[in-house]
Parts: sequence; C-alpha cells; structure tokens
Amino acid sequence: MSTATFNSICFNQGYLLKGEVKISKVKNRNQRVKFYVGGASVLSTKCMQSSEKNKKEVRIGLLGASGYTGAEIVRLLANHPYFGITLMTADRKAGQSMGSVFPHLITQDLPTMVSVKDADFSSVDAVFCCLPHGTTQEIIKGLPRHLKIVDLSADFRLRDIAEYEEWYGQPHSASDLQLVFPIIQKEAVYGLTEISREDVKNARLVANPGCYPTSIQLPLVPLIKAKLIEHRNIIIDSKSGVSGAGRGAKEANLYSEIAEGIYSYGVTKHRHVPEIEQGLSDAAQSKINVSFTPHLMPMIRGMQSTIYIEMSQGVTVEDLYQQLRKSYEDEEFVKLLDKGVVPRTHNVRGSNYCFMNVFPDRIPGRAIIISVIDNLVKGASGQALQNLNIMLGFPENTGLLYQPLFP
Ligand SMILES: NC(=O)C1=CN([C@@H]2O[C@H](COP(=O)(O)OP(=O)(O)OC[C@H]3O[C@@H](n4cnc5c(N)ncnc54)[C@H](OP(=O)(O)O)[C@@H]3O)[C@@H](O)[C@H]2O)C=CC1
Ligand SMILES: CC(=O)N[C@@H](CCC(=O)OP(=O)(O)O)C(=O)O
Repeated sequence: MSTATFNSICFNQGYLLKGEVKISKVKNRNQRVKFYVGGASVLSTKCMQSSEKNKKEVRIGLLGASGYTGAEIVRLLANHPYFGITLMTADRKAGQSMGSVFPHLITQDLPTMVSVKDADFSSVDAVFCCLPHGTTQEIIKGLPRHLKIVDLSADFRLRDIAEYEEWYGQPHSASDLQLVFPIIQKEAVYGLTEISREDVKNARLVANPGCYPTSIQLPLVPLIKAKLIEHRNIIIDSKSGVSGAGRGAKEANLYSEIAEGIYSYGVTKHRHVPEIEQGLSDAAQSKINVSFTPHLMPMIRGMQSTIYIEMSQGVTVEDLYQQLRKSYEDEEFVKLLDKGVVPRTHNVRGSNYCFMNVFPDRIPGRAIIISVIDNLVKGASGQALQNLNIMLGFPENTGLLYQPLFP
C-alpha cells in the first residue's frame, strides 16, 4: 500500500476529494490506470491533473433518443465526465423533450429532440446511432466525415452485403452503384469490444454488435480460436427480455401476450444467425454454422444464452474453463464465475457485465456454456459507450461502472 496526496481527484461520479489518499492497488492495463481508494475505485484520467473538472468536452449527438437504447445512453452519460449530449433526434416524437418522453430522465438537462433531417451536426463530435435497421445506412451516409459514429443497428454488421439482403429481406445500400456505401461498409469495424479492441481504437464507424451475438460470441470466440471445441453441432438456446424488441408498440409485445409464458421466435431464420456465424467463422478461419433459437421471456431486461458444444478430441471442461479464465482475467466487463456457479440475468441487470461459466454435460465429450448480459447495456448502449470511449482515447470504463441493480 502506498500513500499519495492529490489536490483534487475527479471521481467518475464527479465528486471532488482533497488531501491524502491511500492507494491499495494500482493496475495498468490498456493505458488506463485504476486506483482503489478505501474499496471504491477511482479512475485516473486527465481530470486528475486538470483544473477543468467535469467539463463535458466531447459533444455527443444521439440519434433515436426516444427509443430504449437511446434512453439507456442518456442514463449512462449522466455519469460520464467528458461526454455531453448536445443533439438528440426522434421520429414521431420529434419536437418533444426527453423528460416528457421518458419521465425517469426529467432531471437531465437535455436539448429538445429534433427530426434527423433538421439536425445540425456542425457542433457535434461523435454520434450514437440508435435507429432501426434499414433506416441507418442513408442517415450515416449523410453525416459529416469528422464524426466518430457508433451504430447500434444491424446495418453495417455484416460484411457480406448479399447476406444482409437475404436475412434482412431488404436491399443494402452498399449494393447500389453509388461508391460511397461500399466504402462506408468496408470501413465499419465490428465492435465486439473485448475481441476487436485494437480495431475499434482507430475506427471512424463502429457497427455495435447485436445483443444475442454479444452474449454468444464472448464465450465462444476464445474457445474456437484456441481450437478447443468442434465446429459442428454448436447449439444455442437464447432468451431475451422484452425491451430487446424496442419501444415501438407491437401486438406481440403486449403484456397479455408476454406475461406468464415464453415463446420461441425466428426459429431457423432469426437475423442474428449470419452475424453469429460471421464472428465464429472469423475465429475459426473456416465456415461455422450454428443452430440458434431465441425466446422471448416475461421479463423487461436481460438475456441468457445457453450453448451446447462438443469438445475437441482430448479436451476437458477444465481446459475450456482455463482458456476462458486466461482470455478474460484482465477484462473489466467479462467475468468467468467460480466453478459451478450458474450465471443469472438478475446479477448483471443494469450493468455492462457479461457473466459466464462452463459446465460438463452428462454426455461425455460435451459441455454447456451459460452467458448472461443486460441486453440494453452490454448488449447495446453499454458496449456502444465502451467503444466510443476507446475510439476517443478515454478510459474504456468511463461512465460504465454502474453495479448491477438487485433485487
Ligand atoms: N433494444 C435492444 O435491446 C437492442 C437494440 N438494438 C438495436 O438498436 C437500435 C435501436 O433500438 P431500440 O432503442 O430498442 O429501438 P426503439 O424502437 O425503442 O427506438 C427507435 C428510435 O428510432 C427512431 N426512429 C424510428 N424510425 C425512424 C426513422 N425512420 N427515421 C429516424 N428515426 C427513427 C424512433 O423515434 P420515435 O420514437 O420518435 O418514433 C426511436 O427514437 C435498433 O437498430 C435495434 O435493433 C441493438 C441491441 C439491443
Ligand atoms: C426481443 C427481441 O425482439 N429482440 C430483438 C433483438 C434486438 C437486438 O439485439 O438486435 P438488433 O440490434 O440486431 O436489432 C430481435 O429478436 O429482433
């Protein structure tokens, strides 16, 4: 333990502290330094030396602010010392204030939402694009090149445009003869942060992964890269909270249709299949196909993927566990639980964590992986913020240290 005296420390939550601080542990990873002060963690960033405490120096545009992922970005940025929202858009709700659309955010000082076509991007440095897939390509094409963009929709996730058109049932703008779309598609970096951190650093446009693909690729990619599992017979059973479907009114999402029951949907044809297969095939450097079935659960937030795999010849569950431990021991947001502990969506609710574990199947040679996230945080807005922090050179966890909300 060592002791240091600071004139001012800017906590992530914005509190100021003066005087002597006992530092019990200092860890330096990915250019970030973390001080643990009396059990609380405090980020070391330039605000520690700077007198410009808490100045929101990066101007954020939030497209699709009136949706669930947009509201989640606002919630996370409320505790971000550097990112301030200066522009917000909506479609049907254009002209309204955030507090009237989302009364839980009434305390936030935010601009009125405007339609995208009326948005002025000249005083914006970076954009979170929280729009439905299919609307995003045209809008991103029209954005000034100086902007850093994290797109939460699926519009730039698939490298293969024909595959996008097949699974999304609509033309991809990159198949137009206009050269600009293929260029934008090519520069998009698929932002599964823990796997693509180095590429995200230099990206102008990040295609933020879907929630199911996040919960599935985080455990599988390291195991596939290490050649510990067979590429055939990967079976994925996933469950999502209803907020995964967005805020738009849909008959299928009425309380009376969702409560007290579950249902499978997109059986054999959910649009996340090609995204999952793209990521796993990249890891394997050969084509992988999976069986994937999502289910809608009578809960608001949360996602669990239960994954059944066959281990490579001679590999044990202990090998899988040790590989996941090695891959994620230095990661802030991905946690391999102690052996035998079953991950629960309750334990990641409202946080940017992915909790995972691996279990022996009773059938020899097989294993079962369970991974949980909050679909709106690590599955969407949290990972998007993690990516933008990296793109702009801020500590990756800035604004993301919310602990899970339990019970
Ligand atoms: N919900 C989730 O858990 C996840 C969502 N995603 C993706 O993130 C994106 C946003 O999702 P989510 O927030 O849930 O969706 P919502 O349906 O809750 O919100 C959509 C937002 O887009 C606006 N919008 C709708 N149509 C248009 C249009 N034609 N032009 C401009 N703006 C429009 C809406 O405005 P208004 O309300 O005024 O009509 C609203 O602000 C989607 O692409 C989704 O697939 C990704 C991962 C997880
Ligand atoms: C419950 C529910 O409906 N979930 C959405 C997935 C949301 C998400 O992660 O995906 P995208 O960003 O790819 O839309 C669905 O199945 O389409």
